Parts: sequence; structure tokens; C-alpha cells
Amino acid sequence: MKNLNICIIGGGNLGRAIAEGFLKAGLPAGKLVITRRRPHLLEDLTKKGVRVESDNAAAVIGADLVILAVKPYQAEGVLQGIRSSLIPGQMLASLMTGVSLESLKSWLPETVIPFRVMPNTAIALQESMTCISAPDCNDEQKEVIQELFETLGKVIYINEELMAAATVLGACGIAFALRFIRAATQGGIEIGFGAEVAQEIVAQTVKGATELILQTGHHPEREIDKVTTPKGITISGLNAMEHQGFSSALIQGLLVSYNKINNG
Ligand SMILES: NC(=O)C1=CN([C@@H]2O[C@H](COP(=O)(O)OP(=O)(O)OC[C@H]3O[C@@H](n4cnc5c(N)ncnc54)[C@H](OP(=O)(O)O)[C@@H]3O)[C@@H](O)[C@H]2O)C=CC1
Ligand SMILES: O=C(O)[C@@H]1CCC=N1
Repeated sequence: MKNLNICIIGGGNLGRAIAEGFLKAGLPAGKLVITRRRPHLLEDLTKKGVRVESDNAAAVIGADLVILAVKPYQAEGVLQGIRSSLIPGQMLASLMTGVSLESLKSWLPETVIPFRVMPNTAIALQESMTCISAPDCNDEQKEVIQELFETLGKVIYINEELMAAATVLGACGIAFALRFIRAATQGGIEIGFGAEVAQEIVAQTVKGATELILQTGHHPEREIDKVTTPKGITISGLNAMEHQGFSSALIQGLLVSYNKINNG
């Protein structure tokens, strides 16, 4: 991965998070170029030795991999701007929600291989869940891509039809999980803790719950059964949450996000 030259177009929330993740993973800063129209907002990256540009066409020259992280509605215009600077064999990863491979191919030269990547903002800490769809890449390219994104968290390959579902579950999922953390913290304050301590307790508890599932592969309910003492306080709290629609609210939220991707 240290040999790849990487160009990130669109240094916003996600583009910047990826740049930070690559630097943490040990990619030499000189191998990274990142663009946005207001490059001064990436001054901290410049200070770390990353080349920051506002000229996309200049930035893609020499890149082995171009990562496109602008808003979906900007995709066509941005690709038209770099089209004539791209050369055969370059790979292009699109992070953009709801932009199909078919659309990307129609905007790109035939010799440039597009694939879709759906990470989340935990990529800045090398803790992303990244779903990738790369049907046009050969096995060697897929291996390179997998190795690269595995330096930034977990990677799975999926069919493109599942990209919308991956976006909701993995990318939006960060916000959904954080809202749980915020709500639990607010509850913690009401029962006696200061905000900082409440947040620390909730965050470490969520991390512990996550590790119980990741390290054992158990169904969540199996681990829940170990906490719910008969006639105890946990089951009373859980049941009260379910009476208020806890699981149902989460599932409905996922569906609203999912339907919005599909219906625009
Ligand atoms: N945020 C997230 O958690 C996730 C986002 N995504 C997808 O990633 C993409 C980016 O999302 P996000 O980072 O949140 O959005 P942001 O708005 O934070 O970032 C987009 C960036 O693109 C820059 N930009 C706009 N036009 C150009 C241009 N012509 N050339 C170069 N840069 C440009 C903007 O900066 P400036 O105005 O200075 O040019 C802006 O900072 C979206 O398509 C989104 O669907 C996918 C998964 C997760
Ligand atoms: O909210 C959004 O549209 C983007 C896609 C996934 C996360 N953020």
C-alpha cells in the first residue's frame, strides 16, 4: 500500500477522514493528494506534508487510485473535469451514495476502472466497516483494494445491489449508534452522573457490548440473556423500552433512509 499514489477528490467530512486514516496507517504523506475548492480548509493536512489542491485535473496525474468523495449530485461535473487527465489502468473508487457503476462508467473513459466503496467516518481511526463492490476489477486489483482498505478497518465485498443497504447499515449506522450513546448519556445524567462521566461509562459499555458480539459471534440475545436476571431490573428496563417502540423505531429509521436512497 505504501507504493500506491492516492488522490482524494472532495476533502469534506469523509474525504478528510480517509486521508487521516491513511496517514495513521503509515501511508507516506507524499503519496497522498487531496482536493477541495477551498483548500485552505485542509491546512492541517498540508502541515502534515499532504499535497492539497483545488485543481482536480492536476491532482489526478500520477495517481494509481482516485477516490471520489464529493456530493452525489456533483459527480458528473467533477468527472467531466478530470476525464481527459485520466489514463488507462487508473482505478477510480466512488464513495458517493446512490451513484451506480453504470452512471460512473458513462462519465469515464472506457480504460478507467470504477468501483464503489462504502466506508464510514470511523475510517479516520482505522475502524471503518467498508463494503466494496468491484465487479469490473480483476482478482489482482481486488486484492490490492482489499489490502488497502483493510489498513482502515474491516472490508467485505458485496454485490452492487446491496450498496444502498450497506450505506444505511454501515455509513449512516455510525450516526444511529451515536444517537443511542447520546440518549443513554442523557439518561445517565438524570440518574446522577455528570455529563462527562456518563458519556465515558456509556461509550465504554457500548464498546464492550460490541466486542462481546465481534469476538464471540454470538447472537445479541444470547449475551442479553446473561444480563437479564429473572425479576431483575434489566428486563424491566428493556421491556419498557420495547413498549415505547425501541427496536421498531430503529428499523423504521433504517427503512426511511433506505427508501430515500432508492427514491432520491
Ligand atoms: N459523511 C459520511 O459519513 C459518508 C458520506 N458518503 C458519501 O461521501 C460523499 C461526501 O460526503 P461528505 O464528506 O459527508 O460531504 P461533504 O460535503 O463534507 O464533502 C464534500 C466535499 O467535496 C468538496 N467539493 C465540492 N465540489 C468539489 C469539486 N468540484 N472539486 C473538489 N472538491 C469539491 C467540498 O469542499 P469545497 O466546497 O471546499 O469544494 C466538500 O468538502 C457523498 O457523496 C456521500 O454520499 C459515504 C459514506 C459515508
Ligand atoms: O447522509 C448521507 O447522505 C451520507 C451517506 C451515508 C452517510 N452520510
